[in-house]
Amino acid sequence: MVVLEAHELYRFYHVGDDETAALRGVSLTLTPGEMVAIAGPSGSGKSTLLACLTGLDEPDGGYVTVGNTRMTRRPEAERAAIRAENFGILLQSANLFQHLTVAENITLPMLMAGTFDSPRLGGLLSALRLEARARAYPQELSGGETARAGLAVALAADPPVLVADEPTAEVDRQTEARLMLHLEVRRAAGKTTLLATHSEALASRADRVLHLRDGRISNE
Ligand SMILES: Nc1ncnc2c1ncn2[C@@H]1O[C@H](COP(=O)(O)OP(=O)(O)OP(=O)(O)O)[C@@H](O)[C@H]1O
Repeated sequence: MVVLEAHELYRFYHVGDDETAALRGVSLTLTPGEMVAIAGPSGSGKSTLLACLTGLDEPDGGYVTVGNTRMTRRPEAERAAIRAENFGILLQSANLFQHLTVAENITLPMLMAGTFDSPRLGGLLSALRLEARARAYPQELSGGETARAGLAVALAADPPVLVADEPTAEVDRQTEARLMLHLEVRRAAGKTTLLATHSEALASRADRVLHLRDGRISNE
């Protein structure tokens, strides 16, 4: 069974006369319970790939399917619905609503998925050391707290697929260890996780590491 498939993704950016080929024929498949890391130097296309996989960006060629549903080349509203049902997403741009508190931000994806669960909210706040900041607004958080709150939001609805770009870039080792525990629980429950990461510790826990270089996967 395949939860997420990318087939020959291409993405070009144009600035003036310059063309950057950010993705040049990337294909991958993810199965339930898999944890996959994407590694690659800065500019190799990791963020572009994650945005295309989650339907936040449209590839110029190729397509993405989520379960049996094609994500690519659909109106944004349809992509948003597929996204809400299937993905927890933490990209480099923060995923927090500024007018909601930390606890409210975490609650929102659960409400949207119809799975509000108060003990789960408490568990996420505690696992990510945010209990004392539950009533704070995003602009009152430090960089590390913002990163941890973003992770809690991405994990909130216990999504079939978690997609995270550098989830531990701004967290300390203790929080990284707690996140890994969460990821192990997800794996045991058959949930899929895709992470772009520079963390050796995190990549070493993955079932597979895909190496991205100049918009191509070099080992798959
Ligand atoms: N909006 C954009 N307009 C023009 N070029 C872009 C745009 N976004 C990304 N690029 C270019 O596309 C290439 C891939 O960028 P991308 O952000 O996907 O790489 P990355 O591997 O995520 O890098 P990093 O690790 O630094 O975040 C880079 O050469 C980048 O400069």
